[in-house]
Amino acid sequence: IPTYEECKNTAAWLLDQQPFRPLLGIVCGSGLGGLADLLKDQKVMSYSEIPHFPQSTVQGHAGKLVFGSLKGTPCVCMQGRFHLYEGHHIQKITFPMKIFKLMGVETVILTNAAGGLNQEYNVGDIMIIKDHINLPGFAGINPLMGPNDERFGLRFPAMSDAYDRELQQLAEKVAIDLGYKEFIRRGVYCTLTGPSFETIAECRMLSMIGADAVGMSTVHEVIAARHCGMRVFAFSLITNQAVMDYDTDMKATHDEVLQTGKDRAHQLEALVATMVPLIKQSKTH
Ligand SMILES: O=P(O)(O)O[C@H]1O[C@H](CO)[C@@H](O)[C@H]1O
Ligand SMILES: Nc1nc2[nH]cnc2c(=O)[nH]1
Repeated sequence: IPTYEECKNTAAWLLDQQPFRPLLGIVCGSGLGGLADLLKDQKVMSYSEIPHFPQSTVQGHAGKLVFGSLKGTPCVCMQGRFHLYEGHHIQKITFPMKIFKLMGVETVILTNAAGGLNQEYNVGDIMIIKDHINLPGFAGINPLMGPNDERFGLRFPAMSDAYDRELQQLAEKVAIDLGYKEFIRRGVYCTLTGPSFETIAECRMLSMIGADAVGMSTVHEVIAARHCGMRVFAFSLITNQAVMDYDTDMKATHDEVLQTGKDRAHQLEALVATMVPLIKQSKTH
């Protein structure tokens, strides 16, 4: 478990290596690493060279931290995130959020690939996350378990306002302006630990409890980001349809997940590139 001092060291080391003082952090979901290409004047670092940083082990997650400028906003982008099923400690999964905070990041945009549970959703839809269900949290898996470090945040942070409503509205407006009305959605994301995909009965249950999409990430990062006071915006790319019926041969595969990411890369990049300059930061740059 990284200590506060280790977090400080990593943040200081990163600021030392490159000229950017990022105000915005981006996390790329499976197959969505192309978002990093939006950054100009890039300075790229491999996770393996960054002190205390975990390594990426999943296909579609390059394992690089990219600094750069997006239409004038200094950004840091994680090309590759960490998942519980890789065997990382939950506080290693959220470690980069603390590093973002200590480097001065104010707003985080998280993306993921997810299975669509809502029957009205199609593969390729972009779902603005309005809320989440931390299902592993019901069984005692929460990134804030253990001693609380007040330097990051409160012992008991609220999560009813986890997903910034202004940013949700902004994203929806931008999406409509870009002509994405047919495939932009707003819904609830549920995380499971994975790595096995859901059974049919599990998908039916998740749909009944109010989830619109299911994945294996994001929620723990969001909890940590909110704990230390960063604004959060997140969206899911619906990369596959969750299987809800017994009379079909359909099944989830990581290949389909990556392929849908490729097919929608252009629209996702346009959405983020258009949104970012419209996000107000409290600091000037
Ligand atoms: O959530 P991201 O990192 O986008 O990845 C999603 O895609 C992978 C499964 O195909 C899982 O890792 C799931 O969490
Ligand atoms: N748990 C889960 N994660 C995903 N990531 C992409 N698609 C899926 C899915 O159907 N289920």
